[in-house]
Amino acid sequence: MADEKYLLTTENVNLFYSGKQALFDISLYFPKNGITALIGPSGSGKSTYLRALNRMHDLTPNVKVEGKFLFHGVDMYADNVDLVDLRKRIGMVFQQPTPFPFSIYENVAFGLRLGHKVPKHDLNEAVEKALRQAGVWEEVKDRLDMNALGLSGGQQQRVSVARVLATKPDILLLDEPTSALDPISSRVVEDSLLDLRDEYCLIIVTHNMQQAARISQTTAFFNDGRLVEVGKTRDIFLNPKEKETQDYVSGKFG
Ligand SMILES: Nc1ncnc2c1ncn2[C@@H]1O[C@H](COP(=O)(O)OP(=O)(O)OP(=O)(O)O)[C@@H](O)[C@H]1O
Repeated sequence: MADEKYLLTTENVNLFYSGKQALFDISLYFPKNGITALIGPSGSGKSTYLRALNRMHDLTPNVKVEGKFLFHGVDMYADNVDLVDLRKRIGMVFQQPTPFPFSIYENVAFGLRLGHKVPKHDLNEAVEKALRQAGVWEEVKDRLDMNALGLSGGQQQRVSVARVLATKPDILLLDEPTSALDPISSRVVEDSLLDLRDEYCLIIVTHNMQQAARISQTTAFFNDGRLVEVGKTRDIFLNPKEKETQDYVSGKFG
């Protein structure tokens, strides 16, 4: 049951693309901190569900979202919710690093400047803090004026994480954040995520089961738009309750 120990609760979520149902009765709860991995074969609904968590589908015509979404106990889908504010508090990092063609500094400061006039000193502090938290400060501190597009893929992705962190979110949604990176850069990004898990609620869609096993405490397995099983990551991988989960984690399909 949902209660105050959870920062975000979602109950009985159904989602339809032009009338075609893509999510079926999903109920999942997220605590204030820690990493939850959403795993499952291609097309199982992981990204669709993730995008519902910061109302990204509002931007797409013909998508209908049903169910109860409470963030800090408040209905996230109420008409009076300020979407810019919601997306600052529930930030999203995408598969491809998404730096703007500006300096590293401006990339991170971007979200902070939205709708606010922030004193330069505060901005400098916030940019440094976010880059430190994202684990990329030491690599970029002497070249903050450099175009962020000149960084490596892994660095760009950590700058993307910093940009989201700068707005002081409670939740980071990560949609396959390392799938476009080489294995070494992926591990560096994973290490940065691990450093964040005590302070933030992270929800990560990943195809990479080793990654889910390495970094998450909780794993939810999706198949055909349904939540098959959710539990401690160890149990999902080593001792799943459902045969479908067992078959997926042992590589029989997917
Ligand atoms: N914009 C869209 N319009 C219509 N159908 C969509 C749209 N996005 C996703 N779908 C459908 O919804 C279902 C779930 O897709 P989704 O991308 O959420 O799965 P996924 O598990 O994240 O897959 P992948 O791992 O390949 O990204 C699929 O059948 C997909 O074809």
